[in-house]
Amino acid sequence: MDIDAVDPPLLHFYSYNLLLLLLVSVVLFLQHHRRRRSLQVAANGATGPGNHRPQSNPVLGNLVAFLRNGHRFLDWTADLLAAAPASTMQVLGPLGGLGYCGVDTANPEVIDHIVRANFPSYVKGARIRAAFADLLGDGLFLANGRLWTLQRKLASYSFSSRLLRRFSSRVLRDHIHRRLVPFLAAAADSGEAVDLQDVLRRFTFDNICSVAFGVDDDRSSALLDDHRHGAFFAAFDDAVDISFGRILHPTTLGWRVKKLLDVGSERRLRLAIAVVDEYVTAILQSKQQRQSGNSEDEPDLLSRFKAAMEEDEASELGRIFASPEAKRRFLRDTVVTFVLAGKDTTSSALTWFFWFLAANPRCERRVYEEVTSLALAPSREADADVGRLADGDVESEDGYDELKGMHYLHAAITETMRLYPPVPMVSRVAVHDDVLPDGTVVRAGWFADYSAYAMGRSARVWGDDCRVFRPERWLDGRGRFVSAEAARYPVFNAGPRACLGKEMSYLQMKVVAAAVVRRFTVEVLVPAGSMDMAPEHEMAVTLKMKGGLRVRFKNRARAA
Ligand code: HEM
Repeated sequence: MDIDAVDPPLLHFYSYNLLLLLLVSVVLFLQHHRRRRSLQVAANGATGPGNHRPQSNPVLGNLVAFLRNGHRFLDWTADLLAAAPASTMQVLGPLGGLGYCGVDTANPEVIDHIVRANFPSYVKGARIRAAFADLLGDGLFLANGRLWTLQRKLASYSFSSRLLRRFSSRVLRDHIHRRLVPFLAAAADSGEAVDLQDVLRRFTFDNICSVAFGVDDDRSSALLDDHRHGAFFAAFDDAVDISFGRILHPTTLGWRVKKLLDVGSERRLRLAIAVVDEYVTAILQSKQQRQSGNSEDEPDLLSRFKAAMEEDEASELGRIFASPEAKRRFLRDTVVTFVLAGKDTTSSALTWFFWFLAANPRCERRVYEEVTSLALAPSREADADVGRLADGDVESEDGYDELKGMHYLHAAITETMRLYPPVPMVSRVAVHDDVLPDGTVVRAGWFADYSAYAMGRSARVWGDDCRVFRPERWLDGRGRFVSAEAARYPVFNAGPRACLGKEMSYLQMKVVAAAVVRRFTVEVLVPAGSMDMAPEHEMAVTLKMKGGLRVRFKNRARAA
């Protein structure tokens, strides 16, 4: 194996845990041999057509195969699921049932069962919660049960607020015309290559910070200057990557010991979270001072959330986080959760989208024709006073009616995320024994993961051309976009825990794509001939392109 090709968290995984794990495995295997056999017999006893298992080692389960394929984990899982009779498989950790066991699926019926029909039986598991708890605390992402229900209600209410929708579209317009387009125009003029993934990641980070807590106002007051904002961006990235790296440890023991000793990645995580906390605390304080406790008229997400909480002071959530410190901590967790949700998701989709357009000139032409025929009239789009324009928009809630007619663009973005879902895998844990619709047995405490990545590559679901980028598959005879049921396209999750930012994301992705394609051609810089091969991705919370996407922009107006 080429060790240079292994991601740093996986290297970690090898060096610290493998030896320990092998020793412990053998001892425990012998000790628990009996129990393992009885568990297997029980699982097989309840069999239907399911209970498919990839080949596993009697002691180490699927661990060896995992180590061999860890660097291509998503593709490996997709291949295994394609070979499984019902696109669902049981995965055994070491010790055939005592280690980390569960099921993986790319079967729409099974996904629907886990995320919707049998929703209360599948929760966010202890392993993921432990890994991300230091960063996300009690925020919506990690919450289960009553705490999740209460937060979800407030968050749904905040996301649907008319004030927030108008604010987020105004911020978007502002960021595109004041920051993104001028930056790309300068890059086009100079002919310099840029890493488009990095540009988009910074753009969406700034955008979500503004939407989540109106950071622009604070930055202009020099309280939170660009330097501090940049440090926040870097620290947030570190904190997410290291928290994710924790999941790759076979037991939580490895990283817990390092945390206790405050060494290595755990020390870096502590320092990164301290930077995040300092920044968010400054935001909360400045908001508090400005609003004197009244967040009613502020349009950003945090203020909408606070207002909803204050309106409902006697509510359960208010009682749970009753003291000022508990409330401050909870609002901090909420901010961090929203930033995580919006930070790398849309930028991931857009990065892959621009790669697909460059690799498919016919699709790029169709997007260009659509956005130039339907785009905002240049006088409106180029209006320098973007704030006034959006505020004065009464005909449409988001001020972007034109986007609704962009069916091909919508299809191209949707098709991109079918093949490269920004959140490639979602994980749950079964709270009790269950039998999935295909007959696969799930034991209490097992993980139940679904792979949107494998689903997008499933010939059973998408036909023989499942690996081909073909936006037309989403269009009806009249060229209108037709959506798929959520369980067939679980890119935004489905059921009660479906993504709350879906609408906002499509708005952002379409506006950015239209603004760029309309003005520029994007040349992807790769060695000759390699556009036929899709770039590799990193193993991370979101599907990042490995090494970024180096491109050169050309201004269409100049080229004409
Ligand atoms: C292309 C962009 C996006 C995709 C593909 C996406 C996908 C997802 C997925 C798969 C989940 C479920 C995660 C899980 O349960 O483990 C989720 C949850 C969530 N998303 Fe998104 N997301 C996107 C953008 C956004 C944005 C911009 C926001 C808003 C800031 C957002 C807010 C949320 C929230 C609050 C949840 C948690 C819902 C809950 O647990 O009840 N998302 N998203």
